[in-house]
Amino acid sequence: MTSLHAEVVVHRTGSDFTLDVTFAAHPGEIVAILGPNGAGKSTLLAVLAGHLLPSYGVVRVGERTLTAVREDRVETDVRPERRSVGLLGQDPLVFPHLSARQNVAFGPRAAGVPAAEARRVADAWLTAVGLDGLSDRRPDALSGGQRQRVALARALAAEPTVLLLDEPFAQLDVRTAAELRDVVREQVRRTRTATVLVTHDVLDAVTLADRVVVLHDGQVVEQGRPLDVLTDPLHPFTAALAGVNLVVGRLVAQPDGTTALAGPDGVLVPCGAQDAGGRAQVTFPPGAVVVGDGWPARVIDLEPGTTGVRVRTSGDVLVDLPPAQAAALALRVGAELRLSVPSGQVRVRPLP
Ligand SMILES: Nc1ncnc2c1ncn2[C@@H]1O[C@H](COP(=O)(O)OP(=O)(O)OP(=O)(O)O)[C@@H](O)[C@H]1O
Repeated sequence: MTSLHAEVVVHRTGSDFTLDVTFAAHPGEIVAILGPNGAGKSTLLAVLAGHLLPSYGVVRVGERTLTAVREDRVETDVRPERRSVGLLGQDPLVFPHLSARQNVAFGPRAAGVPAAEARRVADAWLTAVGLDGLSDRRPDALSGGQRQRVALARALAAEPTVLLLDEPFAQLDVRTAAELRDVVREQVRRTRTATVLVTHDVLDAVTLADRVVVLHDGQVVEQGRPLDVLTDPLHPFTAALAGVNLVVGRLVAQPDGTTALAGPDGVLVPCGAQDAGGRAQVTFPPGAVVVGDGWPARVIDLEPGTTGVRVRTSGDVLVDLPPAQAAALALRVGAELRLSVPSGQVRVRPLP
């Protein structure tokens, strides 16, 4: 029941990438690290797991320092296998020649637990992850989802103080992924393990994470509760992930005395009583956009939406329309529309 605290800078030689991150995960907390390709997610996990030495920084678990590099001097660098950090990746890391039980018993055995007791512990873990009765099977006689359960049981049976999950559900079908998310949530809560989950999948963030940390170009660009971050995203990556429109522009006075945000390609979004003159960003849901009056826009592409048709328009504004309305408008790529958003649906954030 210990917290993870990391404050690391990594300069990647051979590329001009720098990771500069401070973050923590508390006992029983699942922190999701989100970010586009190349944001630095794997680099961060590698540092936490002890596979990569940062250029500068500290990784601590409770009172124990796992990594400390200060002024180019390596003060502490605990070997990966001595960190008490468990790792579960996309590919289940299981020994092919050992049974499920032997795989899970491996950690306890390595820690000196007598064989009979380790077998008992392994069976209990296999039951906990839903593999009751399959203890004697070898990995090649298990499905991908079952192997991933064995890998999870194996990671947790070693009683790590920190669990690192690197896209652990990416290769599983939707149903198995959902089941395994439940297993992970339950076990992490029960064991109070501080957990870091690297993912591309917004579903992971929504269903599992207590907190999300969004990385972009090696920096934390926003963090908070999934609900808050996804409803009111600060960064274009998060907005895209949440399926919310985010437009950056200038605040301009309107003839009726209100203020609007003038974005790219003529996008004009009402901002109520803001002062004109500065820059701001606005967010609004695609379903809030009204077709009729408003700024002129062109249809860039059309795709199926969750409840109808999703239209991408010039200015990078997404519009969700019910099927009947899309049909009535005879929408096609290149069509000209006029769009508006009711001011009550817009969140405005002044920018410096
Ligand atoms: N061994 C390496 N040497 C030099 N640069 C590297 C090395 N590994 C990664 N990088 C660079 O570091 C940056 C961050 O990469 P990283 O793999 O951490 O990103 P990521 O967020 O995990 O991306 P993805 O979602 O694609 O896995 C990238 O610019 C990448 O090119």
